[in-house]
Amino acid sequence: MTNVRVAIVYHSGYGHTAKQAEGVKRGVESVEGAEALLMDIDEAQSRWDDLEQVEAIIFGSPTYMGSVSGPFKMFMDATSTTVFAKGFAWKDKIAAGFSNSASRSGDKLSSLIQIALFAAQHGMHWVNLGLPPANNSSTGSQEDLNRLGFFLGAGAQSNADEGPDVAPPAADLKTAEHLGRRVTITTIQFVRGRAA
Ligand SMILES: Cc1cc2nc3c(=O)[nH]c(=O)nc-3n(C[C@H](O)[C@H](O)[C@H](O)COP(=O)(O)O)c2cc1C
Repeated sequence: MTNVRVAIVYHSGYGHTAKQAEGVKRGVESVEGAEALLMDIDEAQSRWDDLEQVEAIIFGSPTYMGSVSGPFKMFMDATSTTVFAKGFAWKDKIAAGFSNSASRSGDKLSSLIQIALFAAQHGMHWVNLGLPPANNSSTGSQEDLNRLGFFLGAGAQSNADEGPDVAPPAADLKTAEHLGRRVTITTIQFVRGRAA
């Protein structure tokens, strides 16, 4: 059986969301029979053919001013002529999303909703995070997976005065890994089901 291919397409202005994307990649690669294609939005816009071949795409953007970043939106808009107008080329691929910002909320949910809607416009099937919200009780901690309590996708938080060498913290990188793994397992089930 051929490998399932999962692309991770992200923007990162200062390197923090790139760390989250690398976490997602580790999660994809933790599943036997899966291959990860990690690319930033600049590279992605020179690899439309590769993106047409993958079974799943996981999109990631930092949250800037309560929204996906400007460069990520440029990428989204570029898909209108390169993917959408080319005959709904991403229809029935699996999709998921992640976002990173300085504040614990930081309005990352807005970015995740934007990405989910973008995936829906392409006829893709959205996979959520699939983790209970954590760090919300007297026994919870900052070390918990999904410490930021997102459902729609993976959230990460990077202190504004820390570089990507230390931020986002390990719990958020593990949460990103979880998303990559979950999407990949779902994709394998989906592809095998379609073949049956
Ligand atoms: C233009 C701009 C707008 C930002 N807006 C937000 C915001 O709305 N919420 C937030 O929590 N952080 C905000 N931040 C902080 C970034 O989300 C944070 O620094 C993040 O780690 C940057 O990720 P990156 O290094 O991948 O670009 C903003 C940063 C910039 C540069």
